[in-house]
Amino acid sequence: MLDEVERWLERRSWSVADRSLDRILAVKHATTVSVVLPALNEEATVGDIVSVIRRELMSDAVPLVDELVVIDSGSTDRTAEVAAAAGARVVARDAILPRIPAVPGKGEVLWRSLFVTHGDVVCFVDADLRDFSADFVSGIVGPLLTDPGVDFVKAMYDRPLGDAPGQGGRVTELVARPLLNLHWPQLAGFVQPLGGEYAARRSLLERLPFPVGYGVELGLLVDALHTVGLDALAQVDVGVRKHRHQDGQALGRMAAAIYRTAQLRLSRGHLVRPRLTQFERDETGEGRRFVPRTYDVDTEERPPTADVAEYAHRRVA
Ligand SMILES: O=c1ccn([C@@H]2O[C@H](COP(=O)(O)OP(=O)(O)O)[C@@H](O)[C@H]2O)c(=O)[nH]1
Ligand SMILES: O=C(O)[C@@H](COP(=O)(O)O)O[C@H]1O[C@H](CO)[C@@H](O)[C@H](O)[C@H]1O
Repeated sequence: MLDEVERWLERRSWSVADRSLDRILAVKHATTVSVVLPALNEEATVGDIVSVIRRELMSDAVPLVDELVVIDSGSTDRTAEVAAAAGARVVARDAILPRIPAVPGKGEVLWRSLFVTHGDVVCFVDADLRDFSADFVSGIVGPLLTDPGVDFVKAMYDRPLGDAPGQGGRVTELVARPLLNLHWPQLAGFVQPLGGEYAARRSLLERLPFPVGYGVELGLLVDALHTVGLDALAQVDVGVRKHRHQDGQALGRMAAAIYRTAQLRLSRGHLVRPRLTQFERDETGEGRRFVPRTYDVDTEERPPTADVAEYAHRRVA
């Protein structure tokens, strides 16, 4: 593991117990928090999750969450009714930004959620979780309220596969973790890089592309690294995560989407942040300090002229 990651684990890897609700609320002030649940046919679990968040984090005593939104991804069961009855605002995916027709996929839903929420902090929680604890939300939102230098926080947890301890997160262990360790070793410290519970500043999320399918977690994590740097990323241990498991064929399709998302970023090279900061000494100030100047690095490229229709008809001077 890189020394940088060793240090990161010392500085940016916490437990939910490290920040009491009182401490988090004491520094929340005017910062607003939105919780988003992407939901496709989750009638069996979405209601309990919404109820727990409403009861424990949206009360007069603990006003941590300002808005709780379930984005219905085209469910054919009673997801929308159950979520609304439990106290969530429910928005149909296809009602958001209809100018751009929606495509199937989790990332599509998360991307659209940004258009119908308003929190300075946005917290994503899967809607298929069982034995859900409010710690999942307070744990990952907490650092974003107490640590101004943190912009993106992932939950980490044990992931049983049914009764088999630690056997969950199959695509994480077989695809995502190897990919990240080989190509983005700075992210090797993330225990659950694909976990569906994560929170981030809206000011970061609105600058990132969202892969429309299951590549969204890997894409956001890699792009967050390149946009704000490792020290602005963090993770919080919130215990054990139990959720509905898809079959191997479905996870194969998920793996393909995740690999594609990685390959797309690798094909761009590692340059995602076209900025250049130079320094010049400020001779005017008494401290004669160095002043940073940051410039955009143009990354646009024109296509080969042979590919431009007009090229074939050019006039030879
Ligand atoms: O097209 C989709 C796919 C998934 N989801 C939701 O995204 C979350 C995570 O999806 P899933 O449980 O299928 O992923 P897994 O946890 O099995 O990897 C769940 O709340 C799904 O209902 C969604 O809203 N739209
Ligand atoms: O981590 C994983 O390997 C997959 C599958 O988990 P399981 O093997 O069913 O426990 O689950 C995650 O991956 C998806 C893709 O990033 C996320 O969207 C899910 O929220 C997350 O549960």
